Amino acid sequence: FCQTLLQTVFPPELRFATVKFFNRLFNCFSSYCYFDITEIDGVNTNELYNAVQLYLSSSVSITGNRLSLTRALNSSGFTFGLANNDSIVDTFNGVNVLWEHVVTQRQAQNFSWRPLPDEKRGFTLRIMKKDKSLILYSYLDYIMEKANEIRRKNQERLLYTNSRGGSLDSRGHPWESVPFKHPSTFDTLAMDPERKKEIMEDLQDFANGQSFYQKTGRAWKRGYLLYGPPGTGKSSMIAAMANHLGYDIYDLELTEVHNNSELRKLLMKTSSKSIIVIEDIDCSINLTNRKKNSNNTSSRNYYDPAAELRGACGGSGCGEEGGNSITLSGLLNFTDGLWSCCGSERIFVFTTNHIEKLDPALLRSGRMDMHIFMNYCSFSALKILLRNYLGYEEGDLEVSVMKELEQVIDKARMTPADISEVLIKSRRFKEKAVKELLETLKLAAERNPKNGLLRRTNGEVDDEEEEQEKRALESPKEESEIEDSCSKGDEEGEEEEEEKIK
Ligand SMILES: Nc1ncnc2c1ncn2[C@@H]1O[C@H](COP(=O)(O)OP(=O)(O)OP(=O)(O)O)[C@@H](O)[C@H]1O
Repeated sequence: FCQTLLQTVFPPELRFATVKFFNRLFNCFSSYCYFDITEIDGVNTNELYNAVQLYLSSSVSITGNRLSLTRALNSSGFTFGLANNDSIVDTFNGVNVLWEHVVTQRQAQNFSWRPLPDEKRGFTLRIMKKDKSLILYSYLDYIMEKANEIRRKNQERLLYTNSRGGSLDSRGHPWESVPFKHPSTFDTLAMDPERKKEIMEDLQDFANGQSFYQKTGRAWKRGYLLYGPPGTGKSSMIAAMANHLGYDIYDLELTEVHNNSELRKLLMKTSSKSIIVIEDIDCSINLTNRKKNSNNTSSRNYYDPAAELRGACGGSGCGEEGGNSITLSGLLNFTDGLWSCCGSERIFVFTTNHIEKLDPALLRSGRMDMHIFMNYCSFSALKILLRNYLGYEEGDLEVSVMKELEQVIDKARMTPADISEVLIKSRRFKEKAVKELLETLKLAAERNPKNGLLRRTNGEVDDEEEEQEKRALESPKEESEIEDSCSKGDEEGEEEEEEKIK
């Protein structure tokens, strides 16, 4: 009877209106404002909900009493979550905000194109009204950024390679991927600590440099050229870079790419926060063809970038000999041109064992931002290898042994890969391993015919590779080569090309 009476006196519409009225009244006098972030926004998943969940997972793991724990597919870690209808206080820029995880039962659905979960989940954010304009947007941006960071950290990184013959996979993707689990880090990488620090700082500056790149109008990308003899750690360096920044790696096999437009399409399908690697660039395609054209005399005696590109294309089509028609200009466009800016936060890494074989156009400053010479094992690098393989810290070995190692290491000109092999072989017997290493180094030093040629400047060994790079970068001969190469067979199209490039 009472229920019927209530229904008649207070019909649902009136009750709804009353609740709404009281809510408004309450809101007028309340000093808080509330924001609902539901899991599903209409029929789409709300990205902000997932971001908040991830963001809070970092703080609730410390403060919460009752937590939800999840491990996502392809994730390398557990994610803590706020339990249903639980709340937590977070602080941003000195302002306290309250998050509540609200979970309610969804009304039974009769028919739906897209079945929704039984539970309706969402977060409610409570902020003081006075702080709303002050922090809301910057707080939400901060949450999105943090969530992406956590997601990247938790997610397994991937190593991509372009499919054979440019074929597409079942999802129409030109890249195939496998989980990337290379254990190399900057800590395990044997190289001069100063240089290592410099590279790490450069990488960090790049990763944190979004506003800098925006402010200066530069594309958010960076290029590194790693060069040096085989086995000096170029691949290990790339792995260390990826592990340091948490980026995916795209290992581009240039011999599988047929032309410049295919190269461009591959670039378009790479994600941001990635390292695009072209290993052994000197072997991948014939990028020095234009030198063959240099027997032509040139009337020009100035450096002309337009002519350089023409020369790079080689008129007769660089690289065609290798079965594909990628040209140097195509490659430069890939790293440098307009297309290189699609997406953001990308690092290009080229490696080569023979820097002298590379075209000067690739080496000139501005193309590859940093040239990193991976040298034979130095004394400081050896100390890192001794720590990695035998667990010897600085001072663990006898001073006399260290002195002997220091004297012989530069003369031996052995790569870190060679030294690793010696250490791995007898790593269970540490002293024996060091003895063997010393003997091997002495033998290598005796046999090394280049020892007589070594010159020391400021305590550092001047290597011929460094000389080669200097020559490649500085020699005025290169410019004349560039000019020469441009003139061959291109005379008619020259003006037209210049017009285009202008
Ligand atoms: N600088 C280094 N620090 C630590 N380990 C190294 C270093 N250089 C080489 N190694 C060891 O030698 C192996 C081969 O090195 P890596 O493949 O990185 O050399 P690379 O210079 O890329 O050789 P390549 O030019 O032949 O590709 C690695 O697995 C690693 O164990």
